[in-house]
Amino acid sequence: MPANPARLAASHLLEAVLERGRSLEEALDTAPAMEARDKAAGHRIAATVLRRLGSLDAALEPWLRRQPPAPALRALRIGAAELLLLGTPAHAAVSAAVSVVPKPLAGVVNAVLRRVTEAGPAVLEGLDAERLDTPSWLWASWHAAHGPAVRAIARAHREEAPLDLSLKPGATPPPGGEALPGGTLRFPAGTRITELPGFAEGEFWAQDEAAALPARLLDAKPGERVADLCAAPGGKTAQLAAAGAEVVAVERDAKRLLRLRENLERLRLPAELVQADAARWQPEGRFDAVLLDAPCTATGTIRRHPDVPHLKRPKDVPALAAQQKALLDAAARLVKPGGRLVFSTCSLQAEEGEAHLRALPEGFALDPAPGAPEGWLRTRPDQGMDGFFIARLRRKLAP
Ligand SMILES: C[S@@+](CC[C@H](N)C(=O)[O-])C[C@H]1O[C@@H](n2cnc3c(N)ncnc32)[C@H](O)[C@@H]1O
Repeated sequence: MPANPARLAASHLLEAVLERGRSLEEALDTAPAMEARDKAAGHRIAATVLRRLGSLDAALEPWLRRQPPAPALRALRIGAAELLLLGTPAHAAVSAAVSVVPKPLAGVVNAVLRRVTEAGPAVLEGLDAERLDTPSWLWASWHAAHGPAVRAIARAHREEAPLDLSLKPGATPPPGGEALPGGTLRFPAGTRITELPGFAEGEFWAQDEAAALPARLLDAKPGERVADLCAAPGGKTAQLAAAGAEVVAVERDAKRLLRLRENLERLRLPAELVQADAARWQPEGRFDAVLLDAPCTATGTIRRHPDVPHLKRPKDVPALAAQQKALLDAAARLVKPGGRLVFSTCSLQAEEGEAHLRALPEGFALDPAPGAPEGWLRTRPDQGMDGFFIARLRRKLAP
């Protein structure tokens, strides 16, 4: 039987993430050529396996005497996800999973998946899915930072996030979306942005409700000179440019800068683009306002990127927190006296968020604003949006 292309794609994606430590996005970009429909189906299966890996492994465990070879384990996880979570008819799920393993492994995959079929989704009942599907170091860190909400956070990670849009001022909203209070327009998970009317005309861009908050808190005014540091792919640059500010967007990575350029071209929004390390960038003159959306572990975006828990390691947190502090101090040097600085990370880790409040750049203070009465904000996925930490600071006027 020829290998089923969607399951082959799923297996390729799982191998890339779990065995080679590559991101799902990168693995999708470099996947072997195949029909778009098969690639999309493979992506959906792989994403389900990554979201529910601990639960699926616990469900398979009673029928495995020892750890099977890697290709068989991938096929078993794919088959179990389809049988227990995705509602694929049993015959199709088992035969498709068997089709992607080398012949000598077909017997074990077939036998185990038949057992899983007999047991059915009931095998998942009674498992502590939230804990099983969350690496223990992340669970402990979220428990320390967010208390009992850790369970609701883990539960939120089971579902794919909706598609949130930010609209250009005056744009006609595409039909069918739910308008959220801040102006975000929400569509169900799985909605393809490119198929919504107005996409090609540059009327809107994808941006999670929480990701829209940092630029809103910066509150850029028409004609203000604003720097957007760590800018690609450019959701926040677009907001600042749409507000009428004169934006300089700084991004270190050439490929990502190109994506930022393409996004702004589609949106027909102006900004000066600079390829530079924001920690060393030395422009002429200071800015009315600076936005720093710093690189981070991205543990606030797991609903959108289910590979994140499998790729990040505890040591990444302090390394990124130190980078963020260096970038924050560099960003602070660019702000005029009396000017604003907004710092954000899409992380649930306190070290990448609340801990930075203990060492604000010299000469800066928290600057309360509508929507952030204490001068900073924390959002979490169990509130229906990505997990962000955002602080709004103001440079004191010289005495
Ligand atoms: C969280 S993403 C930014 C998302 C972006 N602000 C948006 O709203 O679309 C972080 C970005 O920072 C870039 N980056 C990381 N370190 C940097 C540095 N030292 N200088 C400039 N850009 C950097 C990364 O390449 C990445 O594109």
